Amino acid sequence: MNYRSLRIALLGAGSVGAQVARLLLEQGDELAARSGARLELVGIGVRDVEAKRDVELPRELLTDDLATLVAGADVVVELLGGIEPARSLLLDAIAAGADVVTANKALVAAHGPELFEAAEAVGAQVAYEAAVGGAIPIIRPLEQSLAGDRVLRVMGIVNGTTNFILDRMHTQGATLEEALRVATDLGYAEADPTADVEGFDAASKATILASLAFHTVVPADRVHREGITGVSAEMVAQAERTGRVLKLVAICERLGGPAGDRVSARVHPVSLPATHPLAAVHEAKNAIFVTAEAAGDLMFYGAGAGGPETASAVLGDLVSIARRHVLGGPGSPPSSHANLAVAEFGDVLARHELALTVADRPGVLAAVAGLFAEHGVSVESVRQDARDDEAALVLGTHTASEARIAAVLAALDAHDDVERIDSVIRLID
Ligand SMILES: NC(=O)c1ccc[n+]([C@@H]2O[C@H](COP(=O)([O-])OP(=O)(O)OC[C@H]3O[C@@H](n4cnc5c(N)ncnc54)[C@H](O)[C@@H]3O)[C@@H](O)[C@H]2O)c1
Ligand SMILES: N[C@@H](CCO)C(=O)O
Ligand code: NA
Repeated sequence: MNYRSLRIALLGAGSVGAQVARLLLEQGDELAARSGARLELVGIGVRDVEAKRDVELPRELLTDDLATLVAGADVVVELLGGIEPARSLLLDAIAAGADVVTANKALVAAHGPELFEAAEAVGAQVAYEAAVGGAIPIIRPLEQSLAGDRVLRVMGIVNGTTNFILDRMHTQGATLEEALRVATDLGYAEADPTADVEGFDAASKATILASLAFHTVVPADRVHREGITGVSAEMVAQAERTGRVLKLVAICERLGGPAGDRVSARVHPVSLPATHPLAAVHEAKNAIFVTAEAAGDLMFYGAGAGGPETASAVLGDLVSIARRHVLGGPGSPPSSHANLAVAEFGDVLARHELALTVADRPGVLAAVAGLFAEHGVSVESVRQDARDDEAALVLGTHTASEARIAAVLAALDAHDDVERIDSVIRLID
């Protein structure tokens, strides 16, 4: 069959890029039949054309002149990572009328509106299914399938590397460093794994999810972010003693308020009951719950990271772009018509569990409980273990605002009988 041809320029031949190249070359006929256009890989932009690679790629396709490669393409697939030169290359591609596909959540989170506006101006498409949840279809469901519903909440595990690390800390007693090394070898971690362990990657994904779910631009710097570097072996053991599991989650929700709805997006570790569905998400898998007004609860689960897995989402975007080329019609930049206010983190409500080491003297428990009462935080449970002249206290709170909890923590920190705050973790039922 004679298909029209689309010139595909691929930027980057790392974990994901090499797999995209392999699939385009191996499955050309099938992809053409599915999309109605031949996806012709015209070049692969790399740093060093002579470098040794795990996946063998045709030498004649490799080039280190990314700008020239972009200039001659109908579709540019960006799998370099980082902000520059990815941003400029994609803006150049769009300005020249090309559609673009990217897996780069850091870029979409920081410069999405700029890319979408540029694309809208020329009727081009920006597709980024791989940027959140790797292989899991989540961007298109939020953008299209749920376009007729009102999303209330999106919560999930969106970083494979940190899930892999926490899972190994629980199941194998591994340290963060050991587990990170394995995750990096498996191609899950970012080029700079600080992006994973400090929660930046999950925060970028939370920005994207919240923006799509609530039709609102949620700036990346308004996402509260805590990574997993503060999660100790003792916190893991403590969670296990009470039948719980620690996970890093992203939570995006619609909050009410006197001046109308607001949105909140945040990333932090939580403690979940071992029976919670997210507790069963192991290794580098991701899972995202979406709660919408009419649809109720939906759950999306699958491979959140990995070269071939992520390449699947990139190829899906390519096929959908090719179909539009065949059928015609405008691109569809995400909507930001609702433009809701972003809530202050202090207004967010959560239950907390605090582990403290206090002096083992009469009246200390009452004094500590008094600090919670003073700041309007109600204590739900208290456990105490004596150790020599110290006592270990674990206090669970009822739901309270983050601002009140922060005030309690400051007061505990300043109190003479509190030796130290060993850990603070938010609880999910
Ligand atoms: N690995 C995953 O599981 C995964 C999953 C989802 C999304 N992503 C995203 O996909 C993108 C690529 O990730 P990856 O894991 O393949 O990364 P990677 O580090 O394995 O590959 C990136 C490649 O791009 C090359 N590169 C970077 N800057 C370049 C430049 N200026 N010129 C030429 N080459 C350049 C690097 O040399 C490297 O080979 C990132 O945005 C990442 O966040 C990765
Ligand atoms: N480093 C990311 C890749 C997938 O986006 C992760 O571990 O989830
Ligand atoms: Na995805």
